Amino acid sequence: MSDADERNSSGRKPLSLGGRKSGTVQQSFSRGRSKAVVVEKKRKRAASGAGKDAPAAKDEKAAAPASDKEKARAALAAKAKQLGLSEEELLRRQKAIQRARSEAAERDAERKAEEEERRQRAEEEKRKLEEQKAREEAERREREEEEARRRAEEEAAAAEAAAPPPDEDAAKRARKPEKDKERDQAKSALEEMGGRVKSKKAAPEKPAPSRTKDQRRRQGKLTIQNLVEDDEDRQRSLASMRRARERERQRRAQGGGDREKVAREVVIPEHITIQELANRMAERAADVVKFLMTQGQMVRVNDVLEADDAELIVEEFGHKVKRVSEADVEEGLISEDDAEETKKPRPPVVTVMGHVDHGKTSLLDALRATDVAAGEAGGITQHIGAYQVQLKSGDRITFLDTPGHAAFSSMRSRGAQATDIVILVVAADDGVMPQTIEAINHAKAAEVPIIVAVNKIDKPDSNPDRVLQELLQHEIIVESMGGEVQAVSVSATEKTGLDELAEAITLQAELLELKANPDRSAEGVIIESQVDKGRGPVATLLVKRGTLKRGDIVVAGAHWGKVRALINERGQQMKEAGPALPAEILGLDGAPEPGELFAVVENEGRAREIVEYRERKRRESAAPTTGGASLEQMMAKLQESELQEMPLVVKADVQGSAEAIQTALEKLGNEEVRARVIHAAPGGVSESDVLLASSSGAPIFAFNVRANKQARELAETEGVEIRYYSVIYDVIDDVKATLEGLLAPEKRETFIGYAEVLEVFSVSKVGKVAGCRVTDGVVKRGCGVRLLRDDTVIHEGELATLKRFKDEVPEVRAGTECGMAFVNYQDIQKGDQIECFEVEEVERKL
Ligand SMILES: Nc1nc2c(ncn2[C@@H]2O[C@H](COP(=O)(O)OP(=O)(O)OP(=O)(O)O)[C@@H](O)[C@H]2O)c(=O)[nH]1
Repeated sequence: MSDADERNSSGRKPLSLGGRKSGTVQQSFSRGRSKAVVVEKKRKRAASGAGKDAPAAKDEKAAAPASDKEKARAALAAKAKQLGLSEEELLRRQKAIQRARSEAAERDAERKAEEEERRQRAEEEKRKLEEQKAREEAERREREEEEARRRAEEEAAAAEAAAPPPDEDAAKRARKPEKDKERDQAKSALEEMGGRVKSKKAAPEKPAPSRTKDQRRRQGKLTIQNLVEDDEDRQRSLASMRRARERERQRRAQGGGDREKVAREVVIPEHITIQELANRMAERAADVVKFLMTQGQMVRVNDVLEADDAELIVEEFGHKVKRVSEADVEEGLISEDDAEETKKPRPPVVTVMGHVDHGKTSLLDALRATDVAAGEAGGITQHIGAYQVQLKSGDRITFLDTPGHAAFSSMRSRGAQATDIVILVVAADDGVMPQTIEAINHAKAAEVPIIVAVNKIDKPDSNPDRVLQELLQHEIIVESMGGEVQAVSVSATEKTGLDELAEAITLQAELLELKANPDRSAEGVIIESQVDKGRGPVATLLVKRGTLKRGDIVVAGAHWGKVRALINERGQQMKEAGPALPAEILGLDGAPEPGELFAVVENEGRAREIVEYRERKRRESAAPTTGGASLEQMMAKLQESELQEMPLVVKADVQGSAEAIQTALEKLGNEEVRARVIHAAPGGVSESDVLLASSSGAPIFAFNVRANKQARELAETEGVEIRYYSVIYDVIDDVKATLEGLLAPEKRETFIGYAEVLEVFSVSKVGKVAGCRVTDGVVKRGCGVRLLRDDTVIHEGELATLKRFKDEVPEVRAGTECGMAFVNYQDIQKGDQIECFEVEEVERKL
């Protein structure tokens, strides 16, 4: 019992529970002890798994179907117990194992199917490959046969042509490393032609098929050999292409009929970049660079060439050269005057000038019927403006609102005379003042007609007549005083006399017959310009002829741009602006100087060309472009143009000295030359004076006054000479000397001797030589001569040779014989008289 208990405690008890299927074995031990051991037969079955047990279970089922289920469960329970698992767990595991097994079986089947498929595919490919190989092999063989046949035919033909016995040739050829087949072909051909061919060496059949077999084997593979062979073919064709290209290039380089066909006329300015030159020749810039390199010049495409170098290159490339001066880019920019029939009447352009506070702005405002002055600080005009006013009559007048006279002259000094009529505003209560005179002089220098507007006549202390009287002193003779200048009394504040003034303007305009061609590209002048923060460069311009349209490409001074917008003085957009119509334009690349001319060009390229040229010019010479106004320049100009008036600007410390100098200077001169004082006034030299002087090409004579800094700087840039004096006589002497310098020097003739022609000889290379005797005075080499025959002058010229015996001598005195020959004159006769004289140039005095 104790053992049984032990067993129970050791967990073996369950084995005894299934007693029905187990047997008990009695075991005998030593010393009489025995033990009964339960032998569990089922255990084995349970361990072998459910599947294996199934037939047994079936048997059992068949035998005892009722107990089958029970048995299975019991077995399961036993098994579960054995594994230490619950029945359900065991069941689940068994199921999982079963599932895993079936999945493994499935995978196995799939793998097998795939393998089978792959094998089939490989076989298929192999078959195809073999087929292809066979095909290629067949083609190759065909080609080879063809080739061999061709060669054989060629060789046969050659053999026939050559006398040596054909068999020898054939043998030689046979030794050449040619393909056996080919050789065979050749031989058979020779045989056919009766040649002897050694049968021993005839066509060993074996190597060929073996090689083809070998090749066939290799052909399918991508071997290096294959690649190299393929590449060789390709390289050969590339090389031949390259050779062909090279040949073509050489043919071109050698130049032939083709080159002539593309020879171009290449326009060469003074400077040109290599790129641009190449473009103009329609050649590659690289070729030009290469050419220059062969000439030892290391250059880049953007380098600039001189015209001479460019010319050489153009010729070298076989083109024709057309040299143009750089200045040619400007050609046609500002064109000549238009044909009279194309012109149509245009409104006058009027500038209002006058002394400070005499009412210029007020008058302009009154004429515009607007109120700009009220908005302006102190009522002083702050800017140059330009606008057009339509009068009640329908006539239009364009007003230039310039801040003083400087702008007027500055425009003129740039060659842009925009103003047709000057309105000289004189305050009736103030009379003619220094700036009034200045204005008169500016207008006169510009040769612009003046209309006097006597302003402020509403003022109680106004005296218009006094104004007119004062004007007389400045050669402004109004109509009421028998002159031609119109004068109108106005009041800008009361708005009286405005119609009369407008009428006077239109009348003057009619007299001037102002016309312009509106149907052409626009040209004109810049009135003012500025760089606006928001809008960029803004320029006010006045169209002088043509019509400016939006989108036009404009060049103005050193700037250019496409007109983005055209705006009138009221800020309204315009589509176009015709003659005498001012407009504000947007789109320029900078702010051009007031007074610069503008013109519309055909394209951006032209615009750039001009602007670049101007910029270059400006850099090259800091010297003024206006021609300058120094005494020297003026003299040169006067001598050139035979202009015999010397313009002057005089500034003096007081009115008295200014007048004195003016009178003294104007008294100088004679019928040939004279000084013309265009402006004489008291006060320092101002910018306005400099501009006036510059526009008239006159030097400034400053008496006891100095130029301010701005005026000095302006004079420097404009090239105006300012001479400073403190003694009136020095001024007069200088001007006198200048005028005397302008006078043509007097030629004085002095007779120095006479000679008589005794004999005339003909000397080779010299011509006729007169053998003479000097009868009177002296004859000098190179002196002037007159040939007198019967007391009549038949020739006047120069002595070419003067000889004593065989020697050239400087002079021959009276009573001596000598040989004389004339310059370019041969008709000398015996008995002629020769009058000798010297010419002396004597400077003339005033
Ligand atoms: N009584 C009267 N005063 C006038 C008349 N015209 C102008 N004024 C006054 O004169 C002063 C100067 O006028 P402006 O029109 O500014 O003179 P301005 O010539 O343009 O002056 P600047 O721009 O400084 O050269 C202003 O106070 C005007 O009111 C006029 O016809 N009668």
